[in-house]
Amino acid sequence: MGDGFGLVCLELSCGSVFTGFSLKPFGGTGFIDAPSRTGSLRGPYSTMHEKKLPGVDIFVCTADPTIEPPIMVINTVLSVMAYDYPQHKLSVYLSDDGGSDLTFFALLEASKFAKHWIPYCKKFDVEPRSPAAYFRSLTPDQEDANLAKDLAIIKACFSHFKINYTRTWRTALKTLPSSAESQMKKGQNIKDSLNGTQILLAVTMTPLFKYASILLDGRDPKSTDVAGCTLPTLVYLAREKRPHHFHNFKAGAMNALIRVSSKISNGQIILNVDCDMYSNNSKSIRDTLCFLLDEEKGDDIAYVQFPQNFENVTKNEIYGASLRVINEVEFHGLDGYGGPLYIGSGCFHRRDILSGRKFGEECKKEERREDGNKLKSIFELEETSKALASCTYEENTQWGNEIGLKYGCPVEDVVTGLSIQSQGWKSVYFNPARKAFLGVAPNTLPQTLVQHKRWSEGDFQILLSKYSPAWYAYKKISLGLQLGYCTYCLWAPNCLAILYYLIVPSLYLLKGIPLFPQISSPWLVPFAYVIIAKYTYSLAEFLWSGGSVLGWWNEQRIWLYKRASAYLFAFIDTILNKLGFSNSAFIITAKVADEDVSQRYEKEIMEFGTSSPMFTVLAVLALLNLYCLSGVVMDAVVKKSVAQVCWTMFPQILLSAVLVTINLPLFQGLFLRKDKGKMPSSLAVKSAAFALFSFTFFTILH
Ligand SMILES: O=c1ccn([C@@H]2O[C@H](COP(=O)(O)OP(=O)(O)O[C@H]3O[C@H](CO)[C@@H](O)[C@H](O)[C@H]3O)[C@@H](O)[C@H]2O)c(=O)[nH]1
Ligand SMILES: [Mn+2]
Repeated sequence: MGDGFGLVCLELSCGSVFTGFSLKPFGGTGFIDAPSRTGSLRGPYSTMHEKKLPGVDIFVCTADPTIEPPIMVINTVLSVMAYDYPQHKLSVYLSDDGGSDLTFFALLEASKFAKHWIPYCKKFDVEPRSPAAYFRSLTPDQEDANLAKDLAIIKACFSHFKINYTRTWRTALKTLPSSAESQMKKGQNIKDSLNGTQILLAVTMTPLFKYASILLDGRDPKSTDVAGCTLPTLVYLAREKRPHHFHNFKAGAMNALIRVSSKISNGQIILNVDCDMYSNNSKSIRDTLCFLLDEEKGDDIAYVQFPQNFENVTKNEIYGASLRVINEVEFHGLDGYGGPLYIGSGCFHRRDILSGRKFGEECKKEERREDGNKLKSIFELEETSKALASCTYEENTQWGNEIGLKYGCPVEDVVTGLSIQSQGWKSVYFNPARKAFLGVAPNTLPQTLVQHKRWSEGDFQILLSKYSPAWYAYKKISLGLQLGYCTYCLWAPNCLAILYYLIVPSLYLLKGIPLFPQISSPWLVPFAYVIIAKYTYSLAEFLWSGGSVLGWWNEQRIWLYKRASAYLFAFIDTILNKLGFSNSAFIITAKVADEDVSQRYEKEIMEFGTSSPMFTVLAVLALLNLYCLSGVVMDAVVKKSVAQVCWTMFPQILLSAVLVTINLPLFQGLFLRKDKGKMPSSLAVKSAAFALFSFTFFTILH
């Protein structure tokens, strides 16, 4: 067994899927050096032509104040308000899908703090422009330098802002008598029973604010910062949600924002960031315009995507969260084939293309807000916005289909980008040396797996959908890009090959049946070639992208875990979804963690903590390999046949040994650790028993 040509071919093809070898090169060639493309373009749109610059609307999305703390959201908002760009051409919209009072009041306080913060950023040309990140980045000698006085003032303002937000609003909301709240909702007079802040709270909580509230109005000449310069427009939006109207998650929020902003500022360019992704580079808008306003090729470009970088990645990235190879290699490759995927946060779009302009159609001139809106009062605009963000507005319209972001897919971004590219539009990937955006990567194993389940499920759904890169995009985008999309869309079905390699070779090893060619067989050469080439290439790629050797090893573990659990569940859910048995959900990634969890993350100790079915699968598979390997080793030692077993079964022994070694953190979590981040004991017992049962069952069966 094992010497047949057919078997070798089958296992080689399975093996190349296992190693991710087959399609991977398509994501990594066609390298174009984007930074060199910007250089010559900067000139014409620098300070001389400020008047020609387009309006830019920035959408920040948040959905849950408990896992996306308002203070973090507000730091992101402030960072994008302080872009190095004419402030009157900048409008910032915060979409709050949680409809949270706390987020609203934090934004209200932020609108006051912005009056100090923006002039400070401009005066000292500071980076980054998220106040919290900036204060964190200061070194003692910077604090002593000549900005000491201003720094002291701005720090005081910031703590005042935080105190106002935490003490005043939080306390007021907490102590608001529940009767008052219900009276307030009914619009009854409650003033007698409340204190000063609570009255203000009640006044602000008119039913209207729940939908849309213009906190800073860029059209108003009196809306200035402390240095007397215009402030950007700042809008809070909580679209209406009702139980029987499906809200389409982030795609729904984005579409509401597109409509509302079209009536308020109607910026020609739209930037979207997630609430944790603050701007780390105040020049990003100008950089982007170098592509979009390029006289030769700019008209064909629909969007400019920046990489998603994270502030909290540790040295050896235990969860592979930095997306290092995707950011530094694969997306550059896709750029050479017509442009990268749209991956949500950190992407600049042309408004009209998002709103349905087809490739080849003339671009309509920007309708400036001054033309149509000058006479409209804030109240009128808020009323209009409320209607546009109501849950029934989209009924019987093309929103979510031909217009705006597409609905029905947990990765609304990728499917929307694919449909844009399939029309003929190009996109650009721009990865500047100073990172443009920094966010918060998941810092526990369950969070990482849940996020990847959503991504792989969404991508697989696209493959099976009307917009499949395999057929819909055929001949519409380049073959290289098509295959590039397919590498991501095939993540979920990839689990099948992985499961095969995790289960079958070790069970057969136990029974003494070789599945691969013996060491002496020439058929071993192609196997060895695939494995050695793939892993040498992967290590080189990882190191070249700035990673460490241990980081690469950790990446291999998380690669395996994602495939054996997240992708498996995504695969099953997608099939069930296709058969009409389940709906895909959008589980939001937590952006905060408890102190002890964060500490373990800093120390790169794997965090399990909860009992998840995904962990059961991982634990059973790991234990099964451990049982099989120890079974074989013990047997060989007893029978004194170690050399012979190694000779005939070397590839299987190697595979099993690697799997056991890579699972060491999991074994520690199961049996050795005592902290809160270990695997729950019940799960340890359950999986140990289940693995033992499978092991015994197989032994008896054969
Ligand atoms: O009903 C919802 C659900 C989510 N969000 C927001 O969407 C963003 C992304 O959610 P997150 O949980 O952080 O998901 P990630 O997987 O980290 O996000 C990546 O993947 C998503 C698609 O799965 C894209 O939408 C994101 O832009 C991209 O950063 C966050 O700002 C959320 O507040 C909403 O506004 N409404
Ligand atoms: Mn996120």
